[in-house]
Amino acid sequence: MSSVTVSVPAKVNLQLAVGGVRPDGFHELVSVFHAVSLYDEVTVTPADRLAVTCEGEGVGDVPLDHNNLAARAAILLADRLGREPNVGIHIRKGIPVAGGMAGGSADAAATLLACDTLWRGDTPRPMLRRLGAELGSDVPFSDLGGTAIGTGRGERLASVPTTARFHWVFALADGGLSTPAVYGECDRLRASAGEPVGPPEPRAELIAALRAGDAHALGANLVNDLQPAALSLRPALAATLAAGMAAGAVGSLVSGSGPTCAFLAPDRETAHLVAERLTGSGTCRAARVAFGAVPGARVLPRRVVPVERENTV
Ligand SMILES: C[C@@](CO)(OP(=O)(O)O)[C@H](O)COP(=O)(O)OP(=O)(O)OC[C@H]1O[C@@H](n2ccc(N)nc2=O)[C@H](O)[C@@H]1O
Ligand SMILES: Nc1ncnc2c1ncn2[C@@H]1O[C@H](COP(=O)(O)OP(=O)(O)O)[C@@H](O)[C@H]1O
Repeated sequence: MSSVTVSVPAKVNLQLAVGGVRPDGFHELVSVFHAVSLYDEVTVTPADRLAVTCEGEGVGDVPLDHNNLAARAAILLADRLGREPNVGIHIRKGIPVAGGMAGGSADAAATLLACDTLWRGDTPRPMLRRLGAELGSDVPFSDLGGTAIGTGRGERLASVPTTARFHWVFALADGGLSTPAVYGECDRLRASAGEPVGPPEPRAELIAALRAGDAHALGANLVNDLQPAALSLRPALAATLAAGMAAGAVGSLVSGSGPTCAFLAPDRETAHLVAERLTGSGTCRAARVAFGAVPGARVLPRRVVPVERENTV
């Protein structure tokens, strides 16, 4: 086999309920993950040694050494399979970098699947997800896709089957936000407010809206406990959220740890209108239209490169 390409989606958290800090330093979560149609593509090719290359927007902020989550995924799987991680990993970024849409986790999940296919590891998908959880809390969901409730630190997943298609607009910001810094700011804000922190609970109205395919009800129930922290670190996001709602969205929230802002539209046409108005508002770097839920990581069929016919007379 010469190379394997895996396509993997971004995520938005429709609900991110953040509980207290656990002894291991992670927060107890209820996260309603939703996979959306912004994709990274990861191609792995046999090579003399492990190397990472990357193309697309924001690649200047993606490490190309062992800190890249895709490289760490290849090393972890190779170790489990008792072999050397000798592959070239090429990442085509379509997921905003450090945007709260799990781009690095997506690349880790994609690399696990791509390398396992290339190396004929035949590792069952639930086992790949367990390996993924060793790399990051969001990695198992990038493999699973669809809509799912994540508990624990976000890595224990239960799918929420839905049939409706939801239309989204994502307002991209200049520069990223660090996930640990946003969790830290959340703790700081809670401590200074003296708020008691209860156990995180799924919002029943949100799950019912998802099952009913009701965009208006879903929009009214989007909630992210990290949003005050993201707004505290990046106050300009308040204007972005207001601009998207004024443009016709039926719900909005900061995506995960931010700074990407997510807007739910009632239909596809309105999504395009909201994106156009957001772009014109000057409150974001760019806007992208997407839909959800979409499946998780999947191997793409091999591209057939047309061979030029020789002129044999
Ligand atoms: C906030 C979320 C929401 O889905 O994602 P992003 O929006 O950043 O993509 C996740 O919780 C991020 O998941 P992920 O990016 O995989 O985080 P990890 O590598 O596991 O952890 C990075 C750091 O985030 C903090 N962290 C993460 C998960 C969690 N349940 N509690 C935490 O406190 C810790 O400081 C940890 O050291
Ligand atoms: N393959 C990767 N793609 C993007 N970022 C990566 C990757 N591997 C490691 N990183 C690091 O992870 C950080 C968080 O990036 P990303 O996963 O895109 O955002 P978020 O955690 O906000 O969803 C980046 O700033 C970068 O330093």
